Amino acid sequence: MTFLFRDTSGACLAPFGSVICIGAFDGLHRGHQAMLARVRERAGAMQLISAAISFEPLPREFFARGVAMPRLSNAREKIAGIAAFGMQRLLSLRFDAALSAMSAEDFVARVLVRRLNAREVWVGQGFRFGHKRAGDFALLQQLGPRYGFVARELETIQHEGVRISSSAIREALAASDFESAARGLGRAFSMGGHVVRGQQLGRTLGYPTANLRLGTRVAPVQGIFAVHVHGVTAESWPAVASLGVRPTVNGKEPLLEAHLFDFDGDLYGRRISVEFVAKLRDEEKFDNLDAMVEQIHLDAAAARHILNFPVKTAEAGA
Ligand SMILES: Cc1cc2nc3c(=O)[nH]c(=O)nc-3n(C[C@H](O)[C@H](O)[C@H](O)COP(=O)(O)O)c2cc1C
Ligand SMILES: Nc1ncnc2c1ncn2[C@@H]1O[C@H](COP(=O)(O)OP(=O)(O)OP(=O)(O)O)[C@@H](O)[C@H]1O
Repeated sequence: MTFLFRDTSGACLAPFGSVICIGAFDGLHRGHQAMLARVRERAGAMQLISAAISFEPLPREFFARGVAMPRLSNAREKIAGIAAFGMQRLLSLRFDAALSAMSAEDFVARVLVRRLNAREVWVGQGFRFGHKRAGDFALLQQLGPRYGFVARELETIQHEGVRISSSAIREALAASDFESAARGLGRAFSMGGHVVRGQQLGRTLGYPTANLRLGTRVAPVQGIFAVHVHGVTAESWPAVASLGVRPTVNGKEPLLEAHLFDFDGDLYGRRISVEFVAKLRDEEKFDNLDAMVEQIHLDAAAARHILNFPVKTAEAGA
């Protein structure tokens, strides 16, 4: 059971002491997973509370001041993921002007010590925190004895000699390198949500789609893709998907739309997740719907080929 809190001040959340990790945790990649597993293991062995401290918005989003920054997971997915790793406390701090102005020493005293009664604090190599990123592992080591905690550094989790990080995974996705992203994440990159009603134009074009709203979230990928859709049946379902604003039909809001091959059913309201397999092309503004549908035929054929899901012929069906 995870208890979620948002504030730096308030009652102590672990009166008998805690083992803590700190970070942005965007995407919960293999480095994050190793960190959470270590904290859970140490807390279990020491009979203390396991806790993660994270931030919403992500610090990089706050500092971007309104410029949209892509992220791997939305807040809901991140929180659910950290909870699934068995953290007993999750301090998802509001990253605002006040928090960004808090000195590293204050962060230690107020959050790690007063709020969470830290006994062990885990960070990765090179981790920085506090105003102007002035706090580091050395500072934690220096302050630990005063406050009764031990600073611990996690070994760096790498793939082929390269440190796994959220930024590297976002870059891999921007370059449509889904294999490299999946190696870092420890699973395929996917985006989930509830299926909402679209303009119902797709079915008249011959390509009905299950639509997911992205809300304020900025996706780390854009364009037309071969995908697998999860959450429809026990097996994943092959599909062709578009993630963009649909300039041809004067769309504004970004949508993730998936056309499931040979599927006939109602998906409204259902929670699905779309696993990206390969990028086919960038989104385009077509002069008319016929031109777009012609291109979608080609997209569908390309996706079927990539996903090894050929069109069923009359003979095969007979
Ligand atoms: C495989 C695929 C490719 C698409 N490519 C484009 C595109 O390049 N440009 C565009 O404006 N819309 C594109 N769309 C989005 C369509 O405009 C959208 O599906 C259509 O307007 C139906 O919308 P509806 O689901 O709201 O009815 C694509 C959709 C699919 C399924
Ligand atoms: N590959 C890794 N090996 C070990 N520890 C890691 C690794 N990646 C992140 N960590 C640690 O996990 C915690 C959370 O990581 P955080 O999300 O802040 O960094 P990140 O994944 O490197 O992201 P970014 O690329 O945005 O800096 C931090 O303490 C960080 O140092």
